[in-house]
Amino acid sequence: MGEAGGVTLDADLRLDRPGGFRLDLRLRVAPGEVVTLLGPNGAGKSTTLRAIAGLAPLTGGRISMSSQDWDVPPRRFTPPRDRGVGVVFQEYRLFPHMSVRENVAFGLRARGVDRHAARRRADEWLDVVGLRDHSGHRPHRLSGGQAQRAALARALATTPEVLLLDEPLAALDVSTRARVRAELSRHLARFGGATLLVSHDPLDAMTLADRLVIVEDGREVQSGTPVEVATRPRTDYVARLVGLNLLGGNATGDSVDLAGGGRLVPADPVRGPVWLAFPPSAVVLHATEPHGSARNHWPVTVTGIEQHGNTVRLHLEGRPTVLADVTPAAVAELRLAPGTALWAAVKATEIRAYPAEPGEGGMAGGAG
Ligand SMILES: Nc1ncnc2c1ncn2[C@@H]1O[C@H](COP(=O)(O)OP(=O)(O)OP(=O)(O)O)[C@@H](O)[C@H]1O
Repeated sequence: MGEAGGVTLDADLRLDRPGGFRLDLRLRVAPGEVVTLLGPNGAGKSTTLRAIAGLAPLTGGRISMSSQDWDVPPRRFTPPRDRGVGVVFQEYRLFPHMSVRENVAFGLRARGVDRHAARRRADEWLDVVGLRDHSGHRPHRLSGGQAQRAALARALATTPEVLLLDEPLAALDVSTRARVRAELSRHLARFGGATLLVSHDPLDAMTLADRLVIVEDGREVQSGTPVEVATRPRTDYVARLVGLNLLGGNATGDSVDLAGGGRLVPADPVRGPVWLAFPPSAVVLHATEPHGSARNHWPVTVTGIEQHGNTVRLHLEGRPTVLADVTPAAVAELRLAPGTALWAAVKATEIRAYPAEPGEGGMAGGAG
């Protein structure tokens, strides 16, 4: 189900909004690839999704799916219902007066699938997302995580070539978010089409994306794998936003053996393959080996120093290699320079740990 392989989304998006905003963005998303658009408020992320869905016509450029043109102004415009696009909107926008099953069947019915077949397909998708028991319920009876799954099932039921997700986890509370993120990641891995996801949460972006495209003021400022972008930020916004140490490893007992070497202990109990994430600001530096309660400390060497606004970002090589944000005062106090040997420490409570899917080890090693 949901296989749509072989089709690449190729978009050269030019869109002028009244009021002066201009989108000018080139995007290619391969089948099976998850691209996350990351950017500040007003950067043009939602406009990008709306343009691809056919909800905001381009003023220039082109949107093509393989050989088929969807939008080539002023020559051609394919209306939304004729594009192979599934959309999961922010807040999910489930129809409140319909049952969960009717919601999932809606896109199929709109495309002319008969009632019986649409219900059957909807039920199959509700099985996939684990909501079969809720198929007769109205959406208001669903939890946030369940509503997210229903919206995903609704989008995938039409077998789209392109899946668009606008802040798919933003409506969830922190405790549900990690679980739903892992579920979503699993569903996206199975989806054979092109996925374009919008987020301004670095953790969602880093963990769900194969590739990040950072957008500021309607333009791409940087793109690359999450690790590439995190380790080599090219703007202050990117540095602040995606500045996240992300380390893959395997949990045994209460500690995690990191794929790139070294060992860390998160506060949360974990088992098996995991990701550990913590911001560079959580890394504390010591001139000599710290004693006391800090379980996570290890020797590092400064290999890079970059000023970003009021903070200084350090590249610290060790086991693990991490990024640390410190104040200019700390740089002076510790006499930091490339080659300086130090001790890095991170509190267990600063480390977010969450299960990794088997085979995700490609990103392991994190900031390196
Ligand atoms: N219908 C519209 N008409 C005119 N201008 C619009 C319209 N929709 C959005 N804009 C403008 O286009 C720009 C990009 O908005 P967009 O919603 O795409 O940004 P975004 O990156 O999704 O931001 P956010 O993270 O806040 O959702 C903004 O300056 C916005 O004010």
